[in-house]
Amino acid sequence: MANYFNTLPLREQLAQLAKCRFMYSSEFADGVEALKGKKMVVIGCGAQGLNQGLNLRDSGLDVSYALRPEAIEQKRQSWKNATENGFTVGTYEELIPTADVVLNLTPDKQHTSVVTAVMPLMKEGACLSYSHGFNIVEEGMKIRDDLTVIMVAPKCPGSEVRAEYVRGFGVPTLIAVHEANDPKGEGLALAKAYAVGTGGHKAGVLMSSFIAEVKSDLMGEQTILCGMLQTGSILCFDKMIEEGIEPGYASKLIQYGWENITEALKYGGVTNMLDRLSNPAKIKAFDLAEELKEIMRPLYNKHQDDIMSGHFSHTMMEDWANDDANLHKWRAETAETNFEKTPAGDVEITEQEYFDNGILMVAMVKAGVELAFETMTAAGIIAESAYYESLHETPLIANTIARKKLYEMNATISDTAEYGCYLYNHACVPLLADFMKGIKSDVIGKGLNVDDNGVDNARLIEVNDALRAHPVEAVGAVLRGHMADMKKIV
Ligand SMILES: NC(=O)C1=CN([C@@H]2O[C@H](COP(=O)(O)OP(=O)(O)OC[C@H]3O[C@@H](n4cnc5c(N)ncnc54)[C@H](OP(=O)(O)O)[C@@H]3O)[C@@H](O)[C@H]2O)C=CC1
Ligand SMILES: CC[C@](O)(C(C)=O)C(=O)O
Ligand SMILES: [Mg+2]
Ligand SMILES: [Mg+2]
Repeated sequence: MANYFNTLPLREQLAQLAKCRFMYSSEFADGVEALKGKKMVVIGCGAQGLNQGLNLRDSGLDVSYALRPEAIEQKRQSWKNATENGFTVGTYEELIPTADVVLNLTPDKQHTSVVTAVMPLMKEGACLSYSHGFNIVEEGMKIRDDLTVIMVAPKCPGSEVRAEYVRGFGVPTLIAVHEANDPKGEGLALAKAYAVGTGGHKAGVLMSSFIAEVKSDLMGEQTILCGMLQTGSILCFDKMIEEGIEPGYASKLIQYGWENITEALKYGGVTNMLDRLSNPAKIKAFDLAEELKEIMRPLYNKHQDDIMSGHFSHTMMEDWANDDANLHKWRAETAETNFEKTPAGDVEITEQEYFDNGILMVAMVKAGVELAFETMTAAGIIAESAYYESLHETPLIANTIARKKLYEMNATISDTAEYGCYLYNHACVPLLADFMKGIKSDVIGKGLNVDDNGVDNARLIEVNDALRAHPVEAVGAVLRGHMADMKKIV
C-alpha cells in the first residue's frame, strides 16, 4: 500500500485539499431517515465508538458493537462500555454480516488489520465508515468495489461528542464520500444522516474530502489543539513555581484556566477573549502573542510540511511497527511533569481572575489559533475547516484538561493526536526557552501591577483593529452565526 495522497497529481491534490462546503440546515431536513431501520455495527467501543453510539441510539438508530474476541472474553473496558450501556455485543462473525453500515472506530494504527478482517464478512453493497481518513489517505487502503465508503469526522474528542449532544447541541463535523467507493451513489445521504444522528448538524457540517480532513485534522491536533496546550501548561506552571507562586494555585490556574479563557474564544473569537482583559493587559497579551507567533511560525510550517509530504505519517508508522515505543515513553514522561504531579489547590479563583492572572495563557492561545489557521489556509485548506480545527475545537480540548489535566486530554484524544502532540511539545519547549526567561509573574500568576488602567489611545485602537482584522475572526463570525443552539459551559 502506498500513501494515496502522494500518488495523486498536484492539481488533484490541490482540488481535494480545497474541497469543503458549509452545509445549510435545510440540507438536513431528512434527519436520520436514510439510516432508519438499517443495522449500524460499530467496531471498537472507545472514545469515539461509545459516544457516537450513544448519540446515534438516542437519535433512534439501531446500534450494536462488534469487538475482537479477546475484548469479549476478558471483559475489557470496551466490552464494559458497550454492555453497561445496554448495547448488544458480538464477534465480527456474529455481527458484521448483518450490518448495513460498519463504523470503524478503532485506533488508526489498527485500521489496516481491522478492515482487512471485516471486509470479507461485509454483505454486498454495505457501507464502511471512518471518523478519520488516515487509513485511506496516508496508507492507501483499498476497499472492495461494491462497498460504499464514507467519513463522518467529529471535530472534537469523543467525550465532548456526547456532552454537547446531551446539552442539546453538537460538534462541528466533516463528512466525505470516498469517490472510488460510491457504487450506489448513496454515500452522501448516509453520511448526512449519520451526522444528524450524532448531533453534528446543530454545530455545522462541512462536506469535504478524505484528504482535506486528514491534512487539517493532523495539523490542528499537533499544534494549537493539543501540542500548544501541553507546552503552555508545562511552561506556565514551571514559571509560576520559579516566581514563587503557591503550587496549588499555579496548578489550578492552568488546569481550569484553559477552559475558562477559551470559553470566551468559543463565543466571540480571539477578539472577545482579549476583550475580557483590562486595556493594559490586552495590549500586553497582544504583544506577547506577536512575539510568540514570530518564534513559533517556523515550527507550525514544519508540522504542516511534514503532514503534507507524508513524513509525519511515515515516522509515526515506524513507531507503530516498533510497538509504539516512543508514544509510551513520551506518555510516561508527561506523567512526570511538575504540572501533572501537582494537584490543584483548594483555592477560589473567579472566572475573571483566570484572565487577569493568565495573560500569558491568553497570548499562547491567540498565537496558536492564529498560526494554525494561517498555516492551514496557506497550505490550501479552506477557512471554515481551518476555523474548526483551530479556534472552535480548542475549548473542547481545554474541557478535557479541566477534568484531569494532560493525562485526561491525552487519554481522550486519538493515539495519532497524542503522538503528534508530543512531537510538537518536544520541539516547542526548547524553542520558547529564551522567551520564557523574560517572563515574570505579572503575566502568569499574579496579573499586571499597575496603578491605573490608562493606555495610549492610538495603541489601543491599533490593537483592537488588528484583532478584528485577522481572517479567523471573519470566518468565525459567520460560522458562529449558524450555532444558535450553542450552550454555555463555564
Ligand atoms: N479520540 C477522539 O476523540 C477522536 C478520534 N477520531 C478517530 O476515531 C477513531 C477511533 O479513535 P478513538 O476513539 O480515539 O479510539 P480508542 O483508542 O478510544 O478506542 C479504540 C477501540 O478500538 C478497540 N480496538 C483496539 N485495537 C483493536 C483491534 N486491533 N481490533 C479491534 N478493536 C480494537 C479497543 O477495544 P479493545 O482494545 O478492548 O478491543 C477500543 O474499544 C480513529 O480513527 C481516530 O482518529 C476522530 C476524532 C476524534
Ligand atoms: C484533537 C484531536 C482529534 O483530532 C480530535 C479529538 O478531534 C483526535 O484525533 O483525537
Ligand atoms: Mg480531530
Ligand atoms: Mg485526530
